[in-house]
Amino acid sequence: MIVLDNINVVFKQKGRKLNAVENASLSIAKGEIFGIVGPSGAGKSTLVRVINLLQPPASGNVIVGGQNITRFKGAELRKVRLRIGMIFQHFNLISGATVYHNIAFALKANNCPKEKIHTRVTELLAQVNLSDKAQVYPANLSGGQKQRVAIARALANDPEILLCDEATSALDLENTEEIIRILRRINRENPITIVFITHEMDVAKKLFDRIAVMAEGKIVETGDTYQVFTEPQHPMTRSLVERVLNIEVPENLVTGPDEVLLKITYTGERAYDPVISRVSKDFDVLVDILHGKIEYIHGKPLGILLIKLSGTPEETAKAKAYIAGQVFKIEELAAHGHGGASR
Ligand SMILES: Nc1ncnc2c1ncn2[C@@H]1O[C@H](COP(=O)(O)OP(=O)(O)OP(=O)(O)O)[C@@H](O)[C@H]1O
Repeated sequence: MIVLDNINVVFKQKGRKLNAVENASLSIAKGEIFGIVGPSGAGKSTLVRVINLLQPPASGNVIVGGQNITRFKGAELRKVRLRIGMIFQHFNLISGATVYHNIAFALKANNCPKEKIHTRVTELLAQVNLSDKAQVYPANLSGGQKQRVAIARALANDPEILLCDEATSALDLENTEEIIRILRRINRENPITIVFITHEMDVAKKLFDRIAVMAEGKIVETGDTYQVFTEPQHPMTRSLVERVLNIEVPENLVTGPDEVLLKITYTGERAYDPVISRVSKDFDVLVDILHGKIEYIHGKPLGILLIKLSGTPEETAKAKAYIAGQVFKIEELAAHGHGGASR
């Protein structure tokens, strides 16, 4: 559906050249919810704006629906842009127009016949759960409601692609969840391709089918969401993921000389049960479960458990080796901190 082939974007800042996007290549399938994550300044917005040529690339090719649009201009470009809706962090609604007219405006701009406008606006308002707000002005809406109007407006002309630039970053948790639900439903009901950029990994783990990670203008990693979260390859990906999969070591916890603190990651919901009981039974160690949680990554459970093993160094080493063979990942942590060796 979307192919970005070796894209470069160069900006001039105070007489110096800045490579905002460097040799970026991506292939996004029809109907996919594709996420681009990375820290501020990584080049995410610039790359996503290349897709609808709001930002023309210095070199490389942009292919949308099999068509190379890189050099499109004027009427040709306007036609392509109608197939690509976009929403932004700060909504960009017309403040002097009601919710109804904000959406109707997009239809009029595309010469939608007058008699069809009312039906279509009503349909779109229902899709974003705002049927009761048609006559309200943007100033009287919450952030989440404003973003839902922006979604309805972006979908008005039935685009094949929806670009979302930090669409939930100005919203609280509840409104973010609602936007995620709406986008997932829209994507399920008609297979629109969604490209969503965010620095919020909590959004990424719930919404995206696949992820690309950007750092300093480059795409450093791509993969299925679950795979990127569970087996991050690049240091930038690891640091982004670590924030979501972090587990707090209790502040007042002190480990003695014959005690080790282990963070265990396992796939599935209850997989640790038999492992922990076997460790207590088969090895001469005491096991304390200090903390546990389950994260859902793209709907699949990933368990994280903090345990303390007490025993002689020999028995502890044997128990650790056994656990390592049974679970997805095991890391030794320091009390009052994180990190340590992983294997
Ligand atoms: N129009 C512009 N002119 C000059 N430099 C720009 C322009 N737009 C972006 N940049 C620079 O390009 C780099 C990438 O910016 P971009 O906005 O794409 O990053 P980002 O990953 O989306 O970050 P953020 O999440 O903070 O928006 C930054 O260093 C930014 O300062």
